[in-house]
Amino acid sequence: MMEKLQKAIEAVRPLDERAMEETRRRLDRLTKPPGSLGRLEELAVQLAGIAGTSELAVVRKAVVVMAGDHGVCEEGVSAFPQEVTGQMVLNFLNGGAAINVLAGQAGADVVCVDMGIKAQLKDERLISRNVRAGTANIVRGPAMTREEAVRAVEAGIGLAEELAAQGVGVLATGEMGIGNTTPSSAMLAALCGLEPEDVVGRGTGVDEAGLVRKREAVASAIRTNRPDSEDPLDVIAKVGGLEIAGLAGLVIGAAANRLPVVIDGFISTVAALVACRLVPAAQAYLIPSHLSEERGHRLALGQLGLDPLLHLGMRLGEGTGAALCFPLLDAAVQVLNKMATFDSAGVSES
Ligand SMILES: Cc1cc2ncn([C@H]3O[C@H](COP(=O)(O)O)[C@@H](O)[C@H]3O)c2cc1C
Ligand SMILES: O=C(O)c1cccnc1
Repeated sequence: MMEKLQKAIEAVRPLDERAMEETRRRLDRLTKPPGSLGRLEELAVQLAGIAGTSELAVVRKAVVVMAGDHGVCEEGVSAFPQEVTGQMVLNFLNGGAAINVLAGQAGADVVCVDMGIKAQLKDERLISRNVRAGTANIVRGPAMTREEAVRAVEAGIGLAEELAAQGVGVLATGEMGIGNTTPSSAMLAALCGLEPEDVVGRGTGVDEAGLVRKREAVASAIRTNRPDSEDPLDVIAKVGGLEIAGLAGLVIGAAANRLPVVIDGFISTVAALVACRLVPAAQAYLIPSHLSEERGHRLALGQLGLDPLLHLGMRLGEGTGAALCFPLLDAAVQVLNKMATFDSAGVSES
């Protein structure tokens, strides 16, 4: 056990400094004041560092939407019933969800993965990596065993590997799991030693009483399970979720295969955080997308040193904020490839 995870951890390399320096030099020769394209220039540099070359191309994109169910739903922590998880997975497969529309706008594929939903969906379009039919209630005990946590993380690593082998050049994280803002908050609190008040938000839109129940659920999940903040797999197993574990694996797998990975909202960012606790070098492969309205997202991003590209007041998940950033990556690549230089255009330099 853990061989796949260990191998992936060892495969994550730092970014290529030479490719990044060459890209900075090229950007400064283009017909614009140095640095004037801001974050777009930083993106071009990061993409070059990841690709290991300043010769960048527009690449195939995929949003990986991982789904799982959560035993903690029985504590009344979501505004929606648990069966919505499986119902939304069907909606993804049929192309009717927000992520289908936004990924479509960006020309990206939506890859839907069952990491551990309760409903038994027989559909060949759904990738089944079901580790167990939902987590146990974290208020009462561990979400899953350590073995199950490792299996879920390794499934994510395997998927990143497969997508890379299929020629996908950039991944985005997405998730679906009614109740999953609660384990995400518990993981963030456990990993960073934060108070429930700072990390618990309204998720799908719980009322004041729901917010109180969520804080209490997070506090008692940590009290009951005592996750070890120094052991990311222990945090996943005790207070995590199957789709969150899968996404942590996807992030590690992306970095191990030198693919950039665009990180969506709160849940995805917590998955990225736990991935970077396992492999700090994976941080350089992350592209933050947007700042979610979910309380705690800003804190989670701060823990990773990430500054989100977009502020759209969104709080959906599914990978929607990440998909919206795909055109920005293409734009960064095309600036580098298509703009004239001061020399070629005969423009005077400062
Ligand atoms: C129809 C619907 C579509 C969604 N798509 C993403 N989420 C989002 O809401 C859930 C997390 O919020 P909470 O912890 O409050 O349950 C996750 O499934 C997340 O992806 C949705 C939620 C609903 C109801
Ligand atoms: O930030 C997110 O990803 C999010 C916020 C609320 C509900 N679901 C997801």
